[in-house]
Amino acid sequence: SPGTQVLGKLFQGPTEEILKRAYDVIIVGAGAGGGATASRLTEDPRVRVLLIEAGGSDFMNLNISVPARASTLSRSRFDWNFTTVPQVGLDNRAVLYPRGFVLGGSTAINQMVFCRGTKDDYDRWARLTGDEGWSFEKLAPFVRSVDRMTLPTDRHNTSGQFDPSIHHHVGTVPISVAGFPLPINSRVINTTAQLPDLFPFNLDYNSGDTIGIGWTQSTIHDGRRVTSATSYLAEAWSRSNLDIVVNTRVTKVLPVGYESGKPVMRGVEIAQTAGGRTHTLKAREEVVLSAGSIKTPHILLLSGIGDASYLSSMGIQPLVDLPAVGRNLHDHAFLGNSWLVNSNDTLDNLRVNSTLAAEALTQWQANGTGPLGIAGGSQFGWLRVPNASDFFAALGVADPSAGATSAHFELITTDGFISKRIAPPTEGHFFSFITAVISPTARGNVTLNSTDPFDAPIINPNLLGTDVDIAVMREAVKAARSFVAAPAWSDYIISEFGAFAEAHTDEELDAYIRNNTDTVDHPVGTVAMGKGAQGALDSDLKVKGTIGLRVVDASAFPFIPSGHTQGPTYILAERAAAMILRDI
Ligand SMILES: Cc1cc2nc3c(=O)[nH]c(=O)nc-3n(C[C@H](O)[C@H](O)[C@H](O)COP(=O)(O)OP(=O)(O)OC[C@H]3O[C@@H](n4cnc5c(N)ncnc54)[C@H](O)[C@@H]3O)c2cc1C
Repeated sequence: SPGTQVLGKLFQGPTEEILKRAYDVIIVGAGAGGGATASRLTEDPRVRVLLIEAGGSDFMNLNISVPARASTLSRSRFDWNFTTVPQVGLDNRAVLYPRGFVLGGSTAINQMVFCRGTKDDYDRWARLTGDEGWSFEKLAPFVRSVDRMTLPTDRHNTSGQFDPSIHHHVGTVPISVAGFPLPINSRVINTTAQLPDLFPFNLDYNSGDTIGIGWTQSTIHDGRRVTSATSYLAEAWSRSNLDIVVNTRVTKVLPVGYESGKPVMRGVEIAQTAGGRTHTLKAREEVVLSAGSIKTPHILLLSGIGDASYLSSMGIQPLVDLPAVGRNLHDHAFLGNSWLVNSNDTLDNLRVNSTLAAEALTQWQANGTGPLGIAGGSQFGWLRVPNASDFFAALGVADPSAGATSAHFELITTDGFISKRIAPPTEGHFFSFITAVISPTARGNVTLNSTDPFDAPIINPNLLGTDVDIAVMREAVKAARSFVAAPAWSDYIISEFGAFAEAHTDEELDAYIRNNTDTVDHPVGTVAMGKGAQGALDSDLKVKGTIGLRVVDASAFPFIPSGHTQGPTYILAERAAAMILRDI
């Protein structure tokens, strides 16, 4: 029957108990933002919280826990299975747009890279919102609450791989550098010594300054993936003031009255199936939307909060005219570039040799060690285009990065073949660089397909949608080529592989880029904080024109951080929880 309680305060559906109980705060979505907020709020035993998750509770599934299996999670039952509209910048190709659909949200299906974000990223948020509290300096206590550096799974000596002085031992999310050595690691580090002007070594990109090449820190602990469910929610699991209900979607937020002419949005409508039975729940204090950058604006639009004339044209009665809802969608663009290498010892072996893969699984199951306990590479880098001001002036724009500590593009090493566009070859050994545009200028949107909440919205991240973004991707590919031209690679790299090998002139490069680029899966900004009409949220994350409704997820970012987005979402949620506890 629906609503069987399986474990602690975890409910498989909306039971009578849930429907009857009074909650101070109802949180929608158990991903990075929702999981962290639920955990911090329930540290105060007086605050009773209900966390509602659309996906299931199988967050300890083997494919989720084994880091090397991350790429199997897109298009699985743990994914919302969204697709974008055809992308003009990608030769009108539509691309898959994975989002986590399980306790932990996208932290349960992501690639586990952990970035805090840069000083300039947060200082730009502070300037834009007029709230110093978002500056890098003021956020420091919240950053401290998030991550905790732990020993790598193989317990190797990590000196020179991160800066211990900027890491703390109190955070909720354990992170580590890779716990399995790759033969390419020394070549990457040697390159930073051989070409220090182009590729300086950065001891720790989580210092607030990402620029340079260094060792990746990941949300992996003892070889297992760490999610918001295994970290934040695990800490809160036994608290009697937290209930979690899964397999349940919030279809709308509802007004429960009006105060000072504003709707008091403390109601939520829930359902388990399209056209199925709906229920209404009411929070005593606040509803917090943490459904992520695609579903949070979707829920708001369905609730009548958005551009009033657009909503009317869709047959939805506008409740609050807030044109910023659903706009400003932006994301990092992803391109896999591979080289054939002079080695038979790469992670490609795990893909093509089932005996080896089975042995690796046995090893991982014994103690989390071995190649399954890491993601595809152990090092990466964050770089600015050379002579940035001239480069962007020639394109007619201001530098789109937040400042000198923020990158324009990223290079991610991979010890094997990588592409989101073409199937991996059945033979050969590879080294790859993922090149990514990190401070994009293109903006897209999330709009409605229909008024059925079980229909996916229309998603347009506008990947490589401007000349600037494609020019930056071109620079990234050129930088990747310069990197492997260092002496460190002379006995290793054999040749570029596939269409990459044919792309030399800028025109050829652009064609190759447009035909092969995809998403890094970092959508943000669709219900952004900001002043005036640009912002859907005040700087305290409250939805403008409403009472009792906040957004705590990556949709609140006014600008994408020049790093991966789970860390900044946790950091935002830490501050949000402090604000909510102050206000209720
Ligand atoms: C494939 C992939 C790879 C990535 N790789 C990295 C990486 O390596 N490093 C990194 O830092 N970031 C990475 N990210 C991004 C990162 O995981 C996200 O930025 C982060 O999880 C965003 O947190 P969020 O709270 O905004 O949304 P999410 O974590 O997506 O959480 C939203 C939650 O809300 C639930 N939900 C949605 N709608 C409803 C509804 N109507 N009712 C109830 N519940 C609902 C969802 O099921 C989900 O659980 C990746 C993401 C993906 C998908």
